[in-house]
Amino acid sequence: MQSLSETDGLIMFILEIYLLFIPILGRVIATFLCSGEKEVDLAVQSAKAAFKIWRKKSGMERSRILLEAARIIRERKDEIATVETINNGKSVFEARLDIDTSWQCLEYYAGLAASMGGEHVQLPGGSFGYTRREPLGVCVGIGAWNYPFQIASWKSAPALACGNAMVFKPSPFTPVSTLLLAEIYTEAGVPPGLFNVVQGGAATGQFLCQHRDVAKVSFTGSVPTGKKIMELASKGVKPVTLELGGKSPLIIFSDCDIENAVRGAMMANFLTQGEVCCNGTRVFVQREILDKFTEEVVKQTKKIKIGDPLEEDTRMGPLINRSHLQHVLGFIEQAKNEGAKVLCGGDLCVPEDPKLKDGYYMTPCVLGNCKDGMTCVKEEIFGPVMSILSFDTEAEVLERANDTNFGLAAGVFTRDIQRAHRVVAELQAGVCYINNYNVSPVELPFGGYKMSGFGRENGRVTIEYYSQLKTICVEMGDVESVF
Ligand SMILES: NC(=O)c1ccc[n+]([C@@H]2O[C@H](COP(=O)([O-])OP(=O)(O)OC[C@H]3O[C@@H](n4cnc5c(N)ncnc54)[C@H](O)[C@@H]3O)[C@@H](O)[C@H]2O)c1
Ligand SMILES: O=CCc1c[nH]cn1
Repeated sequence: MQSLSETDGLIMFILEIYLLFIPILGRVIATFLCSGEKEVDLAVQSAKAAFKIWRKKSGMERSRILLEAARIIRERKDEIATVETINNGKSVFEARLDIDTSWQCLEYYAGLAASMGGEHVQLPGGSFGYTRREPLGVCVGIGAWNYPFQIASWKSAPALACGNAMVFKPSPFTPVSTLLLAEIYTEAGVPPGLFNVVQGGAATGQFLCQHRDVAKVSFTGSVPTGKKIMELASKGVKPVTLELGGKSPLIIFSDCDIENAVRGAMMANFLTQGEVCCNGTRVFVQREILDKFTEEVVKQTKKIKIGDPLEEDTRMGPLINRSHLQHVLGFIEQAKNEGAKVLCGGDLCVPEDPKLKDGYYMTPCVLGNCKDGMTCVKEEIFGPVMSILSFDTEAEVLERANDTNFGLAAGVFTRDIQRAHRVVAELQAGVCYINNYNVSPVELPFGGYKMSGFGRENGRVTIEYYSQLKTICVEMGDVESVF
């Protein structure tokens, strides 16, 4: 909850006060002031000063500092994961996995930092040209609340490896853990101000996007906000990376290993309380195995332990806040009204522990009898709600899977290797999984097609999104003027 609307859109100096609720207890644990235009400018100016030092360092020097930051994250993993759990509500078990992919991302880009280079091209008469890969300057990162530390790491690691500075704004719902990342970069030896954190909501984000000294904006969040960011950035002709929402299909063919497919569907729907952009929430199951698959998925979903996410064996904590919980429950009501059948869950949950009574808990839900036109099948719910649909043929399911404006991810379960590759080649999605779901190795690019965004995070290609190419043309002879 917050004191002013996230979408108020005031373009003027304002100071909002946010109340920081923790999802586990549904209680305020802190208040903080948002960065206004002045604070945003201070952050950008200090990043700009740090950039002047950082850009001069060699790739090896930058690499060493990123490796040291990765080492500190590893060393402080349990502490950071605990903060993330308090921040977001996800189970501490999962939060530790997020922290792992965070330090792995820093290590990965540390490994690439020293090998970024251009090419040398021979031209007639002994002349030649060469290219230099140069940083962009001060980059802005704006994050969503579902993976706060990981999103900040996935953006800052390639940005810093390429020689940029970054000013990062986390979601006002999860402002805390990103501060630990800033502390760690400083301890590892980056110049002061190279990675700055500003706090706030829509207004703070807007100040960042329209600041004249900002060279690039990398955004993770919803489609409506992504459109606004693109519009703001276009005024300054700033490049943007947009990592937006999804409504991804997961296709289960009858020849699959059914136990693996069930595990895959659980991974595709219930991590982080279902608040995951790439979730495979439209689960298409071939009719021959529909009953068997559904029965097993329902059985496994009922077993998920909900409760205090700081306990080791909890696998589902509270949703991010009360209004989001109501929003998700609203989708389930609407699904029932539209003819879907609740096969399990979908209710408010009050854990036995009395201290959790005001937290934002619900039981994970499986919806059966879903049809393509239903709201629960068309819209991103961003909660623990799986919709099961049946299909008969490969051609039919491909048509239906692609019939969406989103295109973030997709999955296929089958033992037929030719079918698997044929199907993923036709799926309109930036990330496709064969016989697994929701694994995100940092070596592989991550990002969407269609309205799920553009640009990529992770993988070698992301270097191109945080750098620019300079061409130098060298004449070895005399100038041949046409005049
Ligand atoms: N593709 C991905 O990698 C990815 C990852 C995580 C989440 N998401 C998506 O994020 C959404 C959930 O996150 P959310 O509710 O935090 O999204 P959101 O769009 O409401 O907010 C995201 C961030 O943008 C800021 N913001 C809001 N309005 C702004 C404006 N006008 N100008 C600048 N900044 C502004 C917010 O304060 C927040 O930091 C879901 O749609 C989810 O799919 C995508
Ligand atoms: O929520 C979507 C997946 C993800 C995790 N970290 C960044 N994106």
